[in-house]
Amino acid sequence: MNPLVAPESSGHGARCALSVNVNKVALLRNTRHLGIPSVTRAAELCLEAGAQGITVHPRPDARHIRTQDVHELAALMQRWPQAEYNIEGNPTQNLMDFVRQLRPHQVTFVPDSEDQFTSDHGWNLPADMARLKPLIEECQALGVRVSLFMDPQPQAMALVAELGAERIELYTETYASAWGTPRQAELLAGFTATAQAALALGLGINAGHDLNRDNLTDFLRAVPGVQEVSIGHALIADALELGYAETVRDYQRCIQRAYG
Ligand SMILES: CC(=O)[C@@H](O)[C@H](O)COP(=O)(O)O
Ligand SMILES: NCC(=O)COP(=O)(O)O
Repeated sequence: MNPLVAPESSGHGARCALSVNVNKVALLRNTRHLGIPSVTRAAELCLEAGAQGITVHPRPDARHIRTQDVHELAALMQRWPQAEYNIEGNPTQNLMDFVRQLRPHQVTFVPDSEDQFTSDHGWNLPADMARLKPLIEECQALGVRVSLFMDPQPQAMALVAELGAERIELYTETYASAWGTPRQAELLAGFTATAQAALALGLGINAGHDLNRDNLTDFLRAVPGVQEVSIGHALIADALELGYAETVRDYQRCIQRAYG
C-alpha cells in the first residue's frame, strides 16, 4: 500500500473539515455475516457528498471496525486525494501496526483501555509523556500527523507542544452533555481557553465525541481554530433517516453557520 498523500498537500479548502467516523456502520454490519451495510460504500457516499475525511477507531476487540476495514478504507482513500484518513486508537495496543502498514494522513492517540465502552477521557500529562514520546516520533518519521485526544485543560497544552504532537483532539462529550443546559457556557469557556492556549503554542485543533447537528454550530462559534471535527455516532444515526449524502450536507451546513 502506498502511503497516503502528505497532510500538508491535502487541500479541501474548508475552514473546518468534517471527518465522518464510520465505526457504527461496521457495528451494524457485524451483527450478520452478509457484509451489509458496507463500510467502504458508506465512506464513499460520504466522500462523494463532500466529507473531507474518514475516521475509524479499530478497537482491539474488533467490535466494529476490523483490520480488513482499515485496509479497504485506506485503498478507497487513494481515490480521494483531497480527503484525509484519520485512524484513532491507543498506540500501546493495535494502532501502531496500522500506522506502519498504511501511513494514514493522521493518527489520533486515544488512551482507551482494551475493553472500554467508548472513549471518555484524554491523555494524562505529564504522566503519559514518556511512553508517548517515542511513538509520536515514530509516526512523524513515517510522515503521519499525530493528534492527541485531550480533555479541555489549558495548562496541558504546553506539554503537548513539548511532546511535539501537531494537533490535539478536544474530547467534547462534556460539552455535548451540557449543551442546552445552564452549564453550556461554563463548559464552552474551558474549551475556548484550551483552544486559545493550543493556538498560542502553534498546535492544530480537532474536536470530537457526541457532536451532533444541535450542538456543533455553537461549539465552533465559541472555540477558535478548530480544523477538523470527527463525527460518527450521531451522524450515522441521522443517516439512517436522511441518507448519507443529505446528512453530510446538513452537518456541513452546521459548520458553515458557525462562520457565516
Ligand atoms: C476518540 C473518540 O471519541 C471516538 O473514537 C469515539 O470513542 C468513537 O468510538 P466508538 O464508536 O467505539 O464509541
Ligand atoms: N473522534 C471522535 C469520533 O471519531 C466520533 O465520535 P462520536 O461522534 O462517534 O461520538
